[in-house]
Amino acid sequence: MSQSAIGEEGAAAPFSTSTPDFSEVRDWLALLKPRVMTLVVFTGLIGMVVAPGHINPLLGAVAVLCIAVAAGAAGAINMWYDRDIDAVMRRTVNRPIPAGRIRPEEALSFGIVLALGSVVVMGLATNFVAAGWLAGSIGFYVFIYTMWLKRRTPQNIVIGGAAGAFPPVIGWAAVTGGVDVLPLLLFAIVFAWTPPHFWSLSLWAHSDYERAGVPMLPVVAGPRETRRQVMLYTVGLFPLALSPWFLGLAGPIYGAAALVMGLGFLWHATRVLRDRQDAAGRSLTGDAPAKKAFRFSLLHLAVLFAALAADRLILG
Ligand code: HEM
Ligand SMILES: CC(C)=CCC/C(C)=C/CC/C(C)=C/COP(=O)(O)OP(=O)(O)O
Repeated sequence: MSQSAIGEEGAAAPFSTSTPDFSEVRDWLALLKPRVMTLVVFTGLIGMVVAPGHINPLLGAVAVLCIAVAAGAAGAINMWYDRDIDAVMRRTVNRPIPAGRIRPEEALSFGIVLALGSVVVMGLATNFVAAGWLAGSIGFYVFIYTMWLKRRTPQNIVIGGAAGAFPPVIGWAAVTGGVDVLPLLLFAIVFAWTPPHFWSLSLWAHSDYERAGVPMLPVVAGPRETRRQVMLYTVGLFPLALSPWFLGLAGPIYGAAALVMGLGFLWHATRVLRDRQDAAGRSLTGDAPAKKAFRFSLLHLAVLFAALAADRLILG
């Protein structure tokens, strides 16, 4: 899909030059994809909490802020690049760029300044290993996922999803200046979690992607195959999520959470697989099980990471 589909014609909308009011501030904040960012930042924070060693609380807070700003910056650059497809998807048409409330080049500059600022501040506040990982995750989301894979292959989120899996590694590195087995396992867990998280959503959002010409799995391989893939990744995620406990890197609170939430996710994936469908695999229930699985995916990851921190904070 060509970037010229909306290009600069967003400028037709009345851009204000007066003092920013609250709705303008809201638009700039919306560029940062703040809702998605919450869980990304939470996993980064927990990466810091469970890392051995000590970080000055103020510097720790700055590091978490840098992860938030970097994720937001990557989101703003993503919205700049994707402004043509965002303009044709119902879910995204009202975003500030396609709706004409922020000029594309302003969003791009905003994203670049925040991205550079977050990396430099992370380097100064913690160390250059954490700053390097942070720069890598911004680059991964912008260049590998957004600009390369998203419009080319249904495996876009499998590979591109790695961008969202870096924050626990970044948090850990901010404290220790290095990497270890636990943060790498946390990376792997978020990595394996992303396909069932997103493909559950894509089962009911596929008409948007179809209209925009984005080759998401349900568009290319159909809903039946997507349901199968949701199941496959959820099955793979189950032992992976338990592995920090098996390996003695996490305690019983985490082990219990991984067991219960893993079984819960498997139950939801089974419901998705067995949803009443027509011959093509399209849902006859309005994709209710897929919507529930998507919502559960958010709870699953949040509980897993909260349990990991609880183990460290309560049991030591
Ligand atoms: C390439 C990987 C991913 C893709 C394509 C993806 C896609 C999406 C989409 C399309 C939504 C719908 C809602 C929206 O537009 O805001 C969403 C929601 C969400 N995602 Fe993801 N996601 C990915 C990875 C992640 C990761 C790694 C996390 C966190 C660790 C995450 C956390 C969330 C959260 C918290 C929401 C709910 C936002 C809300 O309340 O509206 N996502 N995701
Ligand atoms: C620390 C750091 C830089 C993290 C960045 C990684 C990050 C925010 C990952 C989440 C991935 C995400 C929001 C995908 C949305 O896909 P999309 O862009 O295709 O969704 P859309 O259709 O809603 O635009």
